[in-house]
Amino acid sequence: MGDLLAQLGSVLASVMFVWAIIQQYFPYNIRNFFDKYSQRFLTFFYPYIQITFNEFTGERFKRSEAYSAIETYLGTTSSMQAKRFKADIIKNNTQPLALSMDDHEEVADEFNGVKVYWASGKNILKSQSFSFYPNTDEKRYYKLTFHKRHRELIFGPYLNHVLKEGREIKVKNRLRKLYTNNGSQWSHVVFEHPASFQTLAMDPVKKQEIVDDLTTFSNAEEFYNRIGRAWKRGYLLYGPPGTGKSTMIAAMANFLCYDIYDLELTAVKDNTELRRLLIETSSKSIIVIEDIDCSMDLTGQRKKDKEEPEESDPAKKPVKPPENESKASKVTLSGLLNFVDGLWSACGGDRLIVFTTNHVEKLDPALIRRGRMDKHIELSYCGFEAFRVLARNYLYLETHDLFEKIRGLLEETQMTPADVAENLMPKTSPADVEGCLRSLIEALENTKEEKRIEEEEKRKKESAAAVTAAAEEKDEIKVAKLVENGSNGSI
Ligand SMILES: Nc1ncnc2c1ncn2[C@@H]1O[C@H](COP(=O)(O)OP(=O)(O)OP(=O)(O)O)[C@@H](O)[C@H]1O
Repeated sequence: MGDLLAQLGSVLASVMFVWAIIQQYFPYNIRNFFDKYSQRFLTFFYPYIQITFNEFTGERFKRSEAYSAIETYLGTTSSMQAKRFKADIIKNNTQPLALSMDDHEEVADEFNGVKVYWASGKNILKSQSFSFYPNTDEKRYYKLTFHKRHRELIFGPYLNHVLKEGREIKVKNRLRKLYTNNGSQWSHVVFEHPASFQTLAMDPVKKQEIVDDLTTFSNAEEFYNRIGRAWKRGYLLYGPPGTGKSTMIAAMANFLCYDIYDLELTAVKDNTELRRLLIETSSKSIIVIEDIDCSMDLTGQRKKDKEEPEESDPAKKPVKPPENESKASKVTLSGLLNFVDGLWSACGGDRLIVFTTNHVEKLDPALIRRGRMDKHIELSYCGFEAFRVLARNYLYLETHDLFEKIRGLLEETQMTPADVAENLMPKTSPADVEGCLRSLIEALENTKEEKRIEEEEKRKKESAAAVTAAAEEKDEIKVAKLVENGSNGSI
């Protein structure tokens, strides 16, 4: 055995010596020729193609997006095959750990009946920089191997599928963030609102329509590319306070796994600052402007936009704002329109822009026209179906004898889901279901009574006004008669 090893060693040493001589003394052209034809010779007998995805490409410290997506994709695909994994905490509610294949593992994957092989590896390079400590650079990579007859399928649909799935899993696993702006700076906290479409109380048909719309939008990258439009969608949520506009935004973010950028428009100095904030938002996010009618004087602002005085006309020079107004937001309607659908709004990936308002009638039609705000959603007073969702959420209740009475009262009165929810909130443990329902009935009857009194007052006022008007009308008739008499020459 010892002899055999010694012989093998000397053969290897000879081969390396000959190779070193070739490297040293053979001209570059001959070496190149030799390399080229030896590769061709090998390819002839080796029908597989290999693609390497390095962890770092180009800029040394920028991690390759493709590598990262493949890592995530293989984390799920390899979970049934690989024996060694790397794990990382992702602090996600649904899944606490993200797994990825450890170095030097190999797994198979199948796509449209075609088998491919993925291997993970790493090269260890001695660091070039001087250091007192032994230093090494690790360069990780994934290698994909497949038969050359599947070249088209793998280069096109398969790799697209891997990257898309990888990115989607990554988005689902990440901690979502809630951003808000302090002037032109975004700061964020972890977004942990538990709202979902399941817990959102509203008409089920309308709700399903919104869920379908969001699903279609989030999968429509190719469609938006094909029709040449930026991949974004505007939602206008309107309705009285307490009908669930903010809750719906939270449900949307949880459903799509998007971040939320809650834009405080009044803290934005001007249009330039608004544009900067927009550029800094990431893809897969919802940009929200709540109570848009309170954030800026849209009608007044618009007038100002149109009537901007000519600088050359000294008489029309803008008056310097008073000291206390100089810090007020100078965002204009045209700035906001640019924000929604100007050139800058198309930078980055998919985004939802959501405006909420309690007074839709106050908004400038230009701001909410279709194309800008693609979907107008009215969140309204609590109907019976919405009540059933709340009863399920708050009291685990599917049906009850008192439901019919509540249905009748909800049809006759206007109560917001927030108020209904408040009455259904259990005050004891275990919950006194009937007590909660009766408390709701009482609140509904009170609201009904208040409404009746209010309407009666209104009716009384209207009839008093009609009497006064009639009296005035009588005078007018008298005056008209006098005038008529005058024209006839009697005065
Ligand atoms: N449709 C709903 N479904 C479930 N809960 C709701 C709904 N509407 C309101 N609520 C409850 O009422 C509270 C207030 O609702 P929310 O803040 O979403 O209303 P809003 O319409 O945004 O009000 P505002 O216009 O005052 O901002 C929420 O915390 C939620 O618990």
